[in-house]
Amino acid sequence: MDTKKERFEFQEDVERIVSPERTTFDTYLLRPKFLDEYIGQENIKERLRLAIKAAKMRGEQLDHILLAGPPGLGKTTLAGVIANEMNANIHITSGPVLEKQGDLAAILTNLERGDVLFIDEIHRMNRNVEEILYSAMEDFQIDIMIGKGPAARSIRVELQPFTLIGATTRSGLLTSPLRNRFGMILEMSFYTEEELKLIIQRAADVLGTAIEERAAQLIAKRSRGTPRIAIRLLKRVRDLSTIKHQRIIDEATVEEVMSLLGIDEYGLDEMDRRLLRIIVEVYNGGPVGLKALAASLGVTEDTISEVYEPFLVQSGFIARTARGRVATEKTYKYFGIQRGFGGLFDGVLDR
Ligand SMILES: Nc1ncnc2c1ncn2[C@@H]1O[C@H](COP(=O)(O)OP(=O)(O)OP(=O)(O)O)[C@@H](O)[C@H]1O
Repeated sequence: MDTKKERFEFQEDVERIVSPERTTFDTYLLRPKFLDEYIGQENIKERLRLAIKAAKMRGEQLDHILLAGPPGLGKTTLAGVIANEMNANIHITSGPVLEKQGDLAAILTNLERGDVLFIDEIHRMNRNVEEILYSAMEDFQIDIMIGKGPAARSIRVELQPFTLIGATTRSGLLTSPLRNRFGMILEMSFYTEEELKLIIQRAADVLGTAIEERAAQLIAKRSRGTPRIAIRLLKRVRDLSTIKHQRIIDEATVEEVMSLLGIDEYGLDEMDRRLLRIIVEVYNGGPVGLKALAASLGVTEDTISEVYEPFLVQSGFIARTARGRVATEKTYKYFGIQRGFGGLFDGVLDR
């Protein structure tokens, strides 16, 4: 493979069985390849630059890295960047796909010296599969059981030194033996509007679309601090702009698409509004437990806690308390509802 691009594509091809979703060419093009092109997450980039430089100077592989944060913040993208910076091949898989120890063992024994293994949703790995990761991460060896019953025996297989990059929506979801084996735990944060604006402008550039700065700003404001959402919105706006034969995307087109998609000025969509309304109207402002909220909304608890809630908490619409979730003053104002009396928040606020 002579170029990194070819290597990445080749890797995607051979790893298809272990990659639940194939990266489209569009996504590939849009993904930054190096740390300097990766926007935001400054502190994380600084720590990575240092670790990468040191590893290169020692001629060793990087320490294992855990990337934690809500979906769409660019964890997979960052894993690719790290591999590129290390000039290493990346193998991509995910926790739920690895059902048996043999699935993971097959991947581990195929790794070459210095390779990066990326496991998305690493907290959703089977416990017995997870167990073989411990010695793989610590000593670069695994013990595989051969046969069953009294004739079963275990053989030790040496592995090439590699770097594991795990991604999870929350580092607290990992068991402590697994978490302890990561040399770096990097907690990713939501992006600022300014950073998202840059990501949108960069993506528009790559897609060959012109966009007014104020239009990019408007999309950024409604992207919930999340690049994946920003890019998705940009693509929908680009669709309308194409149909309108626009030379450059303007604010009016952004506004039109947002109202079509039901996304308001805070970036909240219909589902967010339903969730907030349930807390305010059905549970009188809360506190309400995750289980009850999930049942009322008809989604899983994980969807609420990993997809909806982080942004609603961060932007001040919901507060997490010891007894459950409560709607904040901002939510009441948002709906233009007067909060009832009765000390809803008495002694429960625990921000
Ligand atoms: N920090 C960043 N700088 C520049 N572009 C970014 C950044 N993070 C994400 N992007 C862009 O946003 C797109 C959408 O992100 P994508 O859905 O690929 O995120 P991801 O890496 O899969 O997120 P995660 O693994 O955290 O769920 C990427 O293809 C990339 O173009």
